[in-house]
Amino acid sequence: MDETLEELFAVIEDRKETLPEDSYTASLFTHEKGENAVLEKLGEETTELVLAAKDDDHDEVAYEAADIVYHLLVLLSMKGMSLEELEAELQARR
Ligand SMILES: N=c1c2ncn([C@@H]3O[C@H](COP(=O)(O)OP(=O)(O)OP(=O)(O)O)[C@@H](O)[C@H]3O)c2ncn1[C@@H]1O[C@H](COP(=O)(O)O)[C@@H](O)[C@H]1O
Repeated sequence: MDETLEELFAVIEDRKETLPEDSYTASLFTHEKGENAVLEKLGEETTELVLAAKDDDHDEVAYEAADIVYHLLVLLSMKGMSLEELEAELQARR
């Protein structure tokens, strides 16, 4: 899981740097309201996650959780944060 997150974060950082035209991630970094779009997505997906959990729909919970994790990592990158900062906070709680 750690490795998957690291790889995904590295891809996000790469898209931020190289801004390929066909990249959804790059579009979030180049769009004027990119940060608002990410925050809106996180809000929507959280609601969808809650509904999926209420339905006990495991596939849908996994799908919405993955959407949230992806957009959360994009947000960290937008804020110029590293994955280590999130890891340090989680470690501090152990
Ligand atoms: N994990 C993701 C990821 N999750 C979601 N999305 C995109 O986020 C957008 C919004 O997702 P939603 O599921 O909310 O969109 P939706 O289809 O309207 O669904 P609902 O709102 O109806 O649930 C869609 O365009 C998805 O393709 C993602 N886009 C990219 N990634 C990762 O980022 C990598 C780089 O992607 P590009 O930047 O596109 O090259 C990919 O290889 C993936 O690993």
